[in-house]
Amino acid sequence: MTEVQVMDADWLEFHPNPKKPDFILPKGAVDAHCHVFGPSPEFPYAPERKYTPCNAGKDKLYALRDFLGFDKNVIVQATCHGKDNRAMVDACRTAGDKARGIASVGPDITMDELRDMDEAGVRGVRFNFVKRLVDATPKEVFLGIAEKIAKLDWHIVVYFEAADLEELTPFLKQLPTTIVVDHMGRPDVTKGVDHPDFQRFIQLMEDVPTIWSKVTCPERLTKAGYPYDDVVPFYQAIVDRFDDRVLWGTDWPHPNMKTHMPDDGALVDYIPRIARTAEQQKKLLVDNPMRLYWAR
Ligand SMILES: O=C(O)c1cc(C(=O)O)oc(=O)c1
Repeated sequence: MTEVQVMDADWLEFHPNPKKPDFILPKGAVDAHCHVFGPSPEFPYAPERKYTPCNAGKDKLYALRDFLGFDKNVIVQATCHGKDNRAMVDACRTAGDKARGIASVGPDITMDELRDMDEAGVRGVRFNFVKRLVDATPKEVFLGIAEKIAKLDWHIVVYFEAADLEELTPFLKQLPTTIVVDHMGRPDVTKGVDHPDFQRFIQLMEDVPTIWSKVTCPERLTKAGYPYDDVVPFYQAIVDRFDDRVLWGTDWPHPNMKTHMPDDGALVDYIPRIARTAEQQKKLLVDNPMRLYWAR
């Protein structure tokens, strides 16, 4: 029985006509967390995937970039493509210097394969710990990959949930590279900023100056719903303390959204609520991503 390419997605499709943002992005702004999905069958989805997305290819991503007023993208390998990085690498090659990538690789990845991806604009790998997205990977496998990618001066993007942080902390401290945490490590916003769980994340960033955080995905973290007022204090706590180690992104095409589909233009209008000064906005959207992804 051949794998039948399931085409109808399990979840909502990306917003078909986002609003033009009111917030004017600074010149050279970077959408530092987004994905491409397929299009299949050219770029098939991984058999081991835990969700089946709609097609959302590079052309639509770059049209959105231009419409919103971004200059560049960092394209993060999505779990629906597993360790087949071809769609992400193809999108990076198409955009040339306007895109960088984050790959998902296995323990047998070779330095030549990594260097090929580096030449296409890839600058890191993603370690995913979110159980609904991936099966567990042994820590020693991740450490072996970390050793290889450290040779290319790449960094490691990590995706975990707040409940996992205490157990993960010793492992994170073992990693030899800069670490970028997706979506603030997914705090439970009903527990408030002062709860020990979120304070543990802030303490980790205090203790380890090479740990960065994406201040992204209020639509995933909110319990109150749009306009996500309940998530604002969490972002402000991170941006106000660590304004030179934060990144922002749309998370387009928003995998696995079931409650609602955010308007990407409205997400851009959320930025001045979490980075409240022009200086913070420039660091978040330009200086920090340029330092981490476009140093070469
Ligand atoms: O929360 C999610 O479902 C999710 C999934 C993925 C992915 O499948 O790569 O990436 C994200 O940034 C967020």
